Amino acid sequence: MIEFRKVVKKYKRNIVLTIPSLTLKPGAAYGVIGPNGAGKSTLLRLLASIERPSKGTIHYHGKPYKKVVKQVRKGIGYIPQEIALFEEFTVTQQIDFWKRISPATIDEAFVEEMVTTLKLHKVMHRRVSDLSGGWQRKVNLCVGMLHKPTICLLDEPTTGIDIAAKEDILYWLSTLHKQEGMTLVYISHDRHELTSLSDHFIVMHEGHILFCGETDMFFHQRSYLLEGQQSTYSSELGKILSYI
Ligand SMILES: Nc1ncnc2c1ncn2[C@@H]1O[C@H](COP(=O)(O)OP(=O)(O)OP(=O)(O)O)[C@@H](O)[C@H]1O
Repeated sequence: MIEFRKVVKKYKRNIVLTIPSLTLKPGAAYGVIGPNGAGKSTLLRLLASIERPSKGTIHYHGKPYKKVVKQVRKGIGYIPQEIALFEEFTVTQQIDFWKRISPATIDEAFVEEMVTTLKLHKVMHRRVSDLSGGWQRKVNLCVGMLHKPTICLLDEPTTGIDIAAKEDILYWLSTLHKQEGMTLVYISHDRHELTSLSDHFIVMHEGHILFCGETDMFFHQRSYLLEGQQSTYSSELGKILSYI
């Protein structure tokens, strides 16, 4: 379980995120939605412990992140939006490198299943720089999950890729969630992806969480959120809420 307690994130003097309280339940799949600049990626970077709150604390199974950094790094996988790979390495070299520096013992059967499900066998001997964006995204996902995390944070994992690659990624994430009970927190702007994978939504706007709860509850409360939208929120958010 992860808990935010009175968290504020500032860049210089600008407050970009204010989260008085937030609890992420183990085994849930959270789709994070909101307009550009709402704070979605910042939320994921804080969860991944890549960045620290300016105020407040984040707790991992009841303990502050800074006291359990190793457990956090072992338990959490973070797949950034940017491709974070060595371009000159082949896919095999890439995977071997990240396995060697992994903070956790590698479960080879898990890695093999991931490589197979993502169909990476087809490109194992090719250099990353020679792969299309879709393949690079799959490899990016694979290296971020090599240590078999229990919580996976994904920043727009399927943006800009073709339908076949997207379906492979969704199938893999859905398998992990349903069969292994992996907690997912992922940012997406894709309705199909959000409705097929999420059992919870986090709705963000201007650095605040407007809603965090089960998807059924979201659809039940959407009209109230939309009423609020007319008076206070931007129309951009209104469009996003109606689109899901
Ligand atoms: N490193 C940084 N330094 C300064 N400001 C930042 C930094 N990172 C993010 N911000 C600001 O924080 C706010 C939230 O940004 P963030 O990237 O988290 O939003 P987002 O919801 O993920 O947006 P998008 O959908 O466009 O990716 C924005 O105003 C952004 O300009």
